[in-house]
Amino acid sequence: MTTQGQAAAVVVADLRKSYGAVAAVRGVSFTVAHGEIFALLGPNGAGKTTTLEILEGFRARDAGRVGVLGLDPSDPAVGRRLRERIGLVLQDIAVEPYLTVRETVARDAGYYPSPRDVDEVIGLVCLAGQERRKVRALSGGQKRRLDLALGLIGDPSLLFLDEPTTGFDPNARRSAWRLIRELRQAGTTVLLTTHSMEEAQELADRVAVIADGRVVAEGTPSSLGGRDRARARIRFALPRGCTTADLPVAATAPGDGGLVTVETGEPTEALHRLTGWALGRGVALDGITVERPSLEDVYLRLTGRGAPEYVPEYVREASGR
Ligand SMILES: Nc1ncnc2c1ncn2[C@@H]1O[C@H](COP(=O)(O)OP(=O)(O)OP(=O)(O)O)[C@@H](O)[C@H]1O
Repeated sequence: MTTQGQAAAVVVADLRKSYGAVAAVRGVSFTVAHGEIFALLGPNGAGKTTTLEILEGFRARDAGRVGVLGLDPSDPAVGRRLRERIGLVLQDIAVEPYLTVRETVARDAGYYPSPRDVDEVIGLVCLAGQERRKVRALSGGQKRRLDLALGLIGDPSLLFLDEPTTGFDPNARRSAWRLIRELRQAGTTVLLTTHSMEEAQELADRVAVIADGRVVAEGTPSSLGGRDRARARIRFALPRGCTTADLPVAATAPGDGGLVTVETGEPTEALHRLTGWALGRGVALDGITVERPSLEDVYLRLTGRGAPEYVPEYVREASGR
């Protein structure tokens, strides 16, 4: 995905914002290309929502440059023009509890010059059949789907989603992901925040990790923080009667769960040697796995909350770490 030939959908350059003594955003820069799904990741309080609110025109920045569909959201002269072209799914959306689902979506449709069809949008967010229910009678996840409907009803070319699937059950979450991908397919640009690494991995073309008001890493989910270049770890149980000295490749002593680890930049070759050795001896490499750091491992390292050593999920579970 490139921005060549056309301005990016979102440009943020050295953005700064403080609340009194709290420096919430301390020089954030990133760009989002047209038609791209871009995810902001980061711990609670990192500055993601503040950044989104500035882009949406709800909050004034202290310094830096911001462009949203080529417009400056802080310019009062562009406010309405911009709002007609963007869709918002915020963390807390004030909806009227005594309106029905259909009334709520139809009312918002009236705010836009060329809205999408109300029933089509209700169907897209899997609320078909719930049109006549009052908002106050919806479950938390259903309300969140209504929020998504309100983000879509104006047929936006840019959609801001602040933790869009929090509270969704697994089926609703997968439908929402499908829908967001379909929107991208139709040319919509999506800028979202999420705490779900699975969501970022599934949806995002690129991610930026924000910590303490700064971007600490940016890239595709599969290459973030050098993930794609990280050494692989092969783990297995040492065959009975064997020591690590017998193995054809260097391995650590058995650790948690009794597994040995081979760390290698050439997993294909190491596996070939290991399995050839095992077959030659007529022994099995029980529980063998090959892993590279997950997006969550990298995220935890980048945000300073992870274990210093990369420990795969199943080993953490087995050892209670
Ligand atoms: N209206 C406000 N007044 C004062 N401080 C605020 C305000 N809004 C946010 N902050 C502070 O700014 C910092 C960044 O908050 P922000 O909501 O942007 O983080 P976030 O990354 O979106 O967090 P979360 O993942 O919890 O939603 C935090 O320290 C927060 O306490």
